[in-house]
Amino acid sequence: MAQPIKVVVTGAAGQIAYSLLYMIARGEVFGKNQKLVLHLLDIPPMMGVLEGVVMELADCAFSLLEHVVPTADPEVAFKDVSAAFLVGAMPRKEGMERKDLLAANVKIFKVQGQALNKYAKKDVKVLVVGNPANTNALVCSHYAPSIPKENFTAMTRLDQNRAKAQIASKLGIAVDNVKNVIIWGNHSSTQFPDVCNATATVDGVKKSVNEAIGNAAYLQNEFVVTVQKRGAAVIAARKMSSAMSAAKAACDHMHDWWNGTNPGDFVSMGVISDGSYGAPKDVVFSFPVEIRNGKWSIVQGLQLDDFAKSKLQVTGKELLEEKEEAMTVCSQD
Ligand SMILES: NC(=O)C1=CN([C@@H]2O[C@H](COP(=O)(O)OP(=O)(O)OC[C@H]3O[C@@H](n4cnc5c(N)ncnc54)[C@H](O)[C@@H]3O)[C@@H](O)[C@H]2O)C=CC1
Ligand SMILES: O=C([O-])CC(=O)C(=O)O
Repeated sequence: MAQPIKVVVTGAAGQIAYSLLYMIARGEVFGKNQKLVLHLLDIPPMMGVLEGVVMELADCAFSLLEHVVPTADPEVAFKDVSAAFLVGAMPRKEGMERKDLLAANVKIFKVQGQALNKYAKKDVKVLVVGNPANTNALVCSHYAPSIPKENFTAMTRLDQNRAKAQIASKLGIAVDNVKNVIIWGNHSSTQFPDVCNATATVDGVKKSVNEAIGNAAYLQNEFVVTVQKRGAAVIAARKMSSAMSAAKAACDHMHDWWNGTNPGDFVSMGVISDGSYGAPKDVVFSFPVEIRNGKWSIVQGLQLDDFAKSKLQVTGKELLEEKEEAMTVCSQD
C-alpha cells in the first residue's frame, strides 16, 4: 500500500462534493492501493453541515481513508496537498450564463491560488470545477506563480461525457464504444463539441462517427447545441445544477491526469493555451490532450475544417473577454 497522499476538496459541504467525496474515498481516482487524507474546505457558516459530511464519511468505513480534516482555513486545507479539486463556488440559477458568476466567484480563486502557492506541494495537480471554470483556473494559476501553469486545469470532461453519451444513444451503442470526441474552448455555451476525429464501434466494426451517424446537419446543429446547453437543461429540470455527473467527470479528469491515457485515446481538459489550433494564447482553453507520466500534452496535427475554425474563434474570443473582466475584478482590492 502506497504512503497516504493529501487531497483537498473545496466546497466540501456542497452538492457536487457530496458525490465526489464518495468516489474519491472509494479509490476511483487515485487507485485501490492509495491511502488518502482528505482535506475538506468550506466557509465558516457551513461548518455544521460539513460535520455531517465527516460523520457520513466515517460511517462509510472506507478502507483507504486514513483521516479527514474539515476546515474553513485555506492554510490548513491546502497544506502539502498533492491534488486539489476546487469545487467551492456559487452555482448558476435558471436564466444565467456561467460567466454571470464571474464577479462573484473569481475572487475565491484568487485567494485559493495564493494559498496553493504558499502551502501546497509544488507538483500539486489542480482541477477547477467552480464556474466559470476556465477563467477561474487561469486566475488561480496567476496567483500561484511558484507552481507550474501546466498544473492548473479546468473541467470540460462533463461536456465530453455528455457528447459521448449523445452519440452513443443516437447510434444505440454502449458509451465505451465511442472514442475521441473533443471539447474545444470554454466550458460555456460557446464550447465546440467536435466529432470529426471521433470513432464509434458499431456491431464490432470501428468507423468514424461522421460515417456512423451519416447526418452532417445533425452533428453541426442539434448535437452541438444539445451539449452546449445540457447544463442549462439540467438546471431547468432539477432547479439545481448538475452534481452527480459533475462529480463523476471530476473523477474521470483527475483519474486520467494521475494515471495517464491509453495509447491512441485522448481526453479534453481546459489547459493553459500555447496558441495551438489558432486558439488565443494564455487563456485556459479546452483541447484534446494525451497524458503520460502525470503530464498532459495537446494532441497535434488534427484537421479542422472552416466550420470548426469559426467555432474555435467564437469560444476563444469569449475566453479573452472573461480574462479581461476577471483581471479587472481581481485588481479591485
Ligand atoms: N465545470 C463543470 O463542468 C461544472 C461546474 N459546476 C460548478 O461547480 C460549483 C459548485 O457547484 P455545487 O456543488 O452544485 O454548488 P453548491 O452551492 O451546492 O456548493 C458549493 C459549496 O461551495 C462552498 N463555498 C463557497 N465559497 C467557498 C470558498 N471560498 N471556499 C470554500 N468553499 C466555498 C459553499 O459554501 C458550498 O458549500 C458551481 O460554481 C457550479 O456552477 C457545476 C457543474 C459542472
Ligand atoms: O450548467 C451549470 O451551471 C453547471 C455546469 O457547469 C454544468 O452542468 O455543465
